[in-house]
Amino acid sequence: MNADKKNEFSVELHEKSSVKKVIGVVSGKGGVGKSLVTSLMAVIMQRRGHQVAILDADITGPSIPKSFGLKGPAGATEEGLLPVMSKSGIQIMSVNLLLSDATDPVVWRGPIIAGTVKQFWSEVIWEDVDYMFVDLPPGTGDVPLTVFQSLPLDGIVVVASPQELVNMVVAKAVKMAQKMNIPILGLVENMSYFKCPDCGSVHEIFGKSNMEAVAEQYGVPLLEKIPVDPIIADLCDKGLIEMVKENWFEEFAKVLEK
Ligand SMILES: Nc1ncnc2c1ncn2[C@@H]1O[C@H](COP(=O)(O)OP(=O)(O)OP(=O)(O)O)[C@@H](O)[C@H]1O
Repeated sequence: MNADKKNEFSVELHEKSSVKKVIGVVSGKGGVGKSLVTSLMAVIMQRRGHQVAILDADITGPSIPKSFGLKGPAGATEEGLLPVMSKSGIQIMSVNLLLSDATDPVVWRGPIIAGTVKQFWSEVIWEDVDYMFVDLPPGTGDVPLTVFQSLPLDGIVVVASPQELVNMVVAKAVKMAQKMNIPILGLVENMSYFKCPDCGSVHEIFGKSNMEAVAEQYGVPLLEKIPVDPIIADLCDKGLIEMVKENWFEEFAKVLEK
């Protein structure tokens, strides 16, 4: 861990792990596609030849294993937990890979949940990871705060949908990140529009986007606008997100590589 990112809450990475860059993915509320964005970013970095990992810090609503079609249990050695490998080789750790039944609810209190996220950092053996994406729970509660304080985040990406009060969501994320000295790498608008597969016309079904204006207001780039696409929903449902045809976040990938 970089010395400059350490603070009194920092937890050490497992001694056998190596993680070069850590990017958090946050949203103001649930269901806006934060896990989808996390998955798509991991997929593009993997396609570009990097070693990639996803730490699913959304302990009570984990959806990463499902979109990659992964089931537990994750392996373990005496030294630590082993992430589960996706079909294309992305290392993934999620509470759903540790439960004996993925439909079991996680009925834990905040400190236990926050402790689990820390363990995913310190007790999982992450092998030679170039880019780790952390799927945070929505909002600015206990667990996002733990991740912000305990993990050496290089930056965060904020995901919102057009029907949200985007300005407020982004303002909260920007202020939280500023308090913690973590750069905001950019904004993503998910469910931005629907493109008719027959005639190609574009419909902003959740209302007109003001994401460009918000991005400009806060001086952060708008990384991508992702449409509502039944194919995306289907791929997530079937655990085949790695088969997504489009190279979403390719331009962002190039920026990250620099
Ligand atoms: N652009 C999209 N087109 C079609 N379906 C989408 C799109 N984005 C997300 N979905 C679907 O919406 C559901 C919620 O997405 P996702 O799990 O990524 O949201 P989330 O913000 O991570 O939610 P939570 O934080 O509550 O877990 C999923 O079933 C996903 O497949």
